[in-house]
Order: sequence, then C-alpha cells, then structure tokens
Amino acid sequence: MTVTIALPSKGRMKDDASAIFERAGMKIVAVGNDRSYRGRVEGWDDVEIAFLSASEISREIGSGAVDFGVTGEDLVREGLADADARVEFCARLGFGHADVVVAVPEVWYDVDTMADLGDVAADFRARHGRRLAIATKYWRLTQQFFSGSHGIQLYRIVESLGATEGAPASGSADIIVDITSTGSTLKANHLKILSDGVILRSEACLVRARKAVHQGNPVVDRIMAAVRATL
Ligand SMILES: Nc1ncnc2c1ncn2[C@@H]1O[C@H](COP(=O)(O)OP(=O)(O)OP(=O)(O)O)[C@@H](O)[C@H]1O
Ligand SMILES: O=P(O)(O)OC[C@H]1O[C@H](OP(=O)(O)OP(=O)(O)O)[C@H](O)[C@@H]1O
Repeated sequence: MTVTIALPSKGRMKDDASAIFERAGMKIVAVGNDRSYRGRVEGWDDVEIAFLSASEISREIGSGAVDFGVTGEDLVREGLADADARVEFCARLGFGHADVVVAVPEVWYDVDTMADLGDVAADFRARHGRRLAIATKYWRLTQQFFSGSHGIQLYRIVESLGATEGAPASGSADIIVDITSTGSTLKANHLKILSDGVILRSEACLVRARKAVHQGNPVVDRIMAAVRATL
C-alpha cells in the first residue's frame, strides 16, 4: 500500500514540518511544480505527500483519507469527537506551541478560577437577563471543559471566526476561549487567563489515523521511528 502523509501547505507550521522530515532522512520534493499539492519522499517510493492546510489535515486524518499528518493537537481534538480512539498522537514535534485558554476581562477582579466563573455563570441570568456568552471557534473543547470537567452548564457559545479577543470589548460576548502563544493579544485586549483556565497545551504533532491495514506495515513503522529519532 502507498502511505500518505499530509503536511501543511501554508501557514505557521509549513517550514518546521518539512524540516522535521528532512532531519528524519525523508527529503520531500514537490511533484510537478512548486505550487503542486502533491509530493514524494526521495528514496521512499511507497510514500506520498499531500499538502493541505493544518485544519484540513486534522479532518483528513479523522476520516482516514490520509495515513499520517502533521498538525496542531488543538485542531485534532476540536475536530474529532473521539480523537484518541480514531487517531494516535505518535510524537510531539516541539513547534507550533499554543495554549487553548479561558480568558475573562481583567476588570473581573473577583474571578480568578473556573469555580469563580461557575458562580458568575450561575447567577448571570438573574443579573443580566441572559446567559454568560463565550466567544470561541473551539466549540467542542469549550463544551468538554465547561460542562464535562467543571460542571458549568449555564452559558451560551457565540461562534467567532476571527478577532475573538475583541468580543468582550465589542459586547458580542462576555468571555473568550482561544489560543494564545506570547499572550500579547490577550494583554492588548485587557483579558486575563483564569489560574486553572488552560484547556489544552497544544503543539504540532505527528498524528496517525488508526487503521487496521497499518498493523505490521513496515513503512508505517519506519516513518514513526524516523520522526521520533529526530526529537
Ligand atoms: N499564535 C498562534 N496563532 C494561531 N495558531 C497558532 C499560533 N501558534 C501556534 N498555532 C497553531 O497553529 C495551528 C494553526 O495553524 P494555521 O493558522 O497555519 O492553520 P489553519 O487554521 O489551517 O490556517 P487557515 O486558518 O489559514 O486555514 C493550530 O494548531 C494552532 O494551535
Ligand atoms: O498570544 P499571541 O502571541 O498574541 O497569539 C495569539 C493570537 O494569534 C492568533 O491569531 P493570528 O492573528 O496569528 O492569526 P489567526 O487567528 O488568523 O491564525 C490567535 O488567533 C490569537 O489571536
């Protein structure tokens, strides 16, 4: 069988992902011209590269359309309901670090923990006539963390597709769940992370779709070993 590895075609993970494979002795060359979305690995005839965006990669691994992918753990866990059953996180690659966090306005002086936020959510409707609104593009992670881990049920998710940190100031939501790396965007928007509000510490990972045909496949094993040996 041909083993397909999906790598970021653009964006912040592209260069680091290719570099890891090069260090692993798997030099990637584009098939056709530089803008091509297909590649191969020099000397590895049964491996094919598909260049996709980081979010497409998590979808394609989830569906099993590709065998391996390099993408952020946040995108995989957000995109797949039962991520650990469907994919294996084979290696954490040491780049693309970002924390998915719960952040509230700095001026909420009495709110420092998820328990404090639970108290706010509980009487939010009585005080304001509506539920606490959370702006995020991480629906699944937010629901798992609020409802599953912290027993907070009284909130409403407001979908945000960009500039999430601006939502509290603009009035479209009260708090946010988003990724942060340096923290400067949160600071610029006068938001603070709750002390136990880190939902996930994400980084780029080598992820494998769990497929029966991988069992005992020497190419699958060699790919995992080659990437792990670089770390
Ligand atoms: N400062 C950051 N901002 C956004 N994503 C970051 C940051 N640092 C690391 N990442 C990670 O990068 C990944 C997203 O990368 P990128 O934005 O290139 O992908 P994408 O969502 O597929 O792109 P696009 O939004 O252009 O389709 C996520 O896994 C995210 O956690
Ligand atoms: O903690 P910081 O270092 O400030 O980074 C966090 C910000 O970076 C990302 O946005 P970005 O503008 O990079 O692009 P994107 O949301 O379009 O991916 C992300 O959505 C945050 O807003």
